[in-house]
Formats: sequence, structure tokens, C-alpha cells
Amino acid sequence: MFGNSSLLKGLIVFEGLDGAGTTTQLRSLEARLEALKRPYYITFEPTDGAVGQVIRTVLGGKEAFQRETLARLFSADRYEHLHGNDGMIAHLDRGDLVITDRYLFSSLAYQGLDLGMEKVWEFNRDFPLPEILLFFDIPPEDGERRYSRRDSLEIYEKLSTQHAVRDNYMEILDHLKQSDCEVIIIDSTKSIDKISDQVWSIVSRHPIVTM
Ligand SMILES: Nc1ncnc2c1ncn2[C@@H]1O[C@H](COP(=O)(O)OP(=O)(O)OP(=O)(O)O)[C@@H](O)[C@H]1O
Ligand SMILES: Cc1cn([C@H]2C[C@H](O)[C@@H](COP(=O)(O)O)O2)c(=O)[nH]c1=O
Repeated sequence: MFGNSSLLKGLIVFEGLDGAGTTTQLRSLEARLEALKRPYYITFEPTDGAVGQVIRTVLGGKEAFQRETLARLFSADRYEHLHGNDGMIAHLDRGDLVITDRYLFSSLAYQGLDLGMEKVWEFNRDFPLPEILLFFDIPPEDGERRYSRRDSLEIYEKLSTQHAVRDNYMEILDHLKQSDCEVIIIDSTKSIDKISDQVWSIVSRHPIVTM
């Protein structure tokens, strides 16, 4: 896994368990990039495109697909997210710093639970790796406390599942040592402001922000 993958300069990925705080940190990062008037594109997976909307019905429990169908849908959504007309590559070509909330590592960690990571990798092996991966690390119990405040839960938001997802993420981070992707682990139990400062200390040194 990852050994022969290419790297997309200017692409930063946020990953973590449910409730790790990636949405909160993306908002904070967006405010800082906006204030500095740096070129950026903040995005997420599953996307709000046609395939992403179908995926959301499955995550919400309204629709049930075969496990492999779901893994292939995430991969199809990602293809469009990356290569679509207004996709991540188009933004990178325009000179934007691109930050996405979740990417192929989520497929490996979550769909890997049912199918095994090697099988999921088959559907994702052609996607390039990001330049930087920020992994927002949180004990599953803390994540659960945060997402449990929501009105409705999604299919993966169960404590036992989150433990298994975290194990998969740890394996993924280990595999990434074979690649040129820079992996940074963020302690997501810290305060929102402290994490925001740490994220900014990493992102603000990127050439697209400093130039
Ligand atoms: N560092 C933090 N300390 C305490 N609470 C936090 C922290 N970061 C986020 N939260 C709170 O936890 C909840 C979940 O945060 P957020 O939506 O950012 O997580 P997420 O990683 O995007 O979750 P998911 O992937 O499940 O959508 C929110 O109520 C948010 O205010
Ligand atoms: C991209 C992607 C996501 N998932 C899962 C992970 C989360 O449980 C949800 C997305 O929820 P969020 O609150 O919007 O972060 O979907 C997945 O299983 N596989 C994937 O590839």
C-alpha cells in the first residue's frame, strides 16, 4: 500500500474519528486563510455531489447497500471530487491550497472494517496521496461524547466501530511511512483554540500561504 503512489503538492487532508473536530478546525482555518486573502479551496468527502448524496442516505441509515457497493460509491465520489470540472485538481492547477475533510484514508479505515483494507485499496490505488495528512487523534470515548450530542447518529457512530476504525487508522499511518506524504498527528483532546493554533503553525508555512 502507498509504495508507488504519486503525491499531489498543495493538497492537505484532515482525517479522524467521528467527532474528532475536523469540521470545527476547517472553519477556523478558513477564517485565517480568508483574513490573509490567500488562495484556498476547502472541501469534504462524501461530497455534496450526486454520488455523495446517495452515500449520505446510506450513512443516515435510510438506504442499505452491499458493503462493496458502498466502497465503490465512495471511490466514485472521490474520482469526481478530484477530477471533476470544479474538482480538487482544477483548484490546485489554479494555485489554490486545497484542504479536504476526509479522503481515501477514510475509505481504508471505515470500509476496511467490512472488506479488509487490501480490498478497499483496489478501489483507491490510483488516487494520488496528499502532500500533508493531519490526523486528528481522539480516544473513541471522547469522540462519542461529542457526536452523541447530535440529534441523529450515522451508521459508523458506535463506540465499538470507532475503536476498530482507530486501529485501522494506526495501521494506515504506519504504512504511510513508505510514502512521501507528511503525516502529522494532532492531539484532538486539546482546546479548540490550541488545536487551531497548531494547525495554523503547520498550514501557514506552506509556500502557497507564505508567497
Ligand atoms: N477541541 C475540542 N474540544 C471540545 N469540543 C470540541 C473540540 N472540537 C470540536 N468540538 C465539538 O465537538 C463536536 C464535533 O465537532 P466537529 O463537528 O468539528 O467534529 P467532526 O470531526 O467534523 O465530526 P464528524 O466527522 O463526525 O462530522 C462539536 O460540537 C464541536 O463543537
Ligand atoms: C470519505 C469517507 C467517509 N466515511 C464515513 C466517515 C464518517 O462516519 C462519515 C462522514 O461523516 P462526516 O461527519 O461528514 O465526516 O462517512 C467512510 O466511511 N468512507 C469514506 O471514504
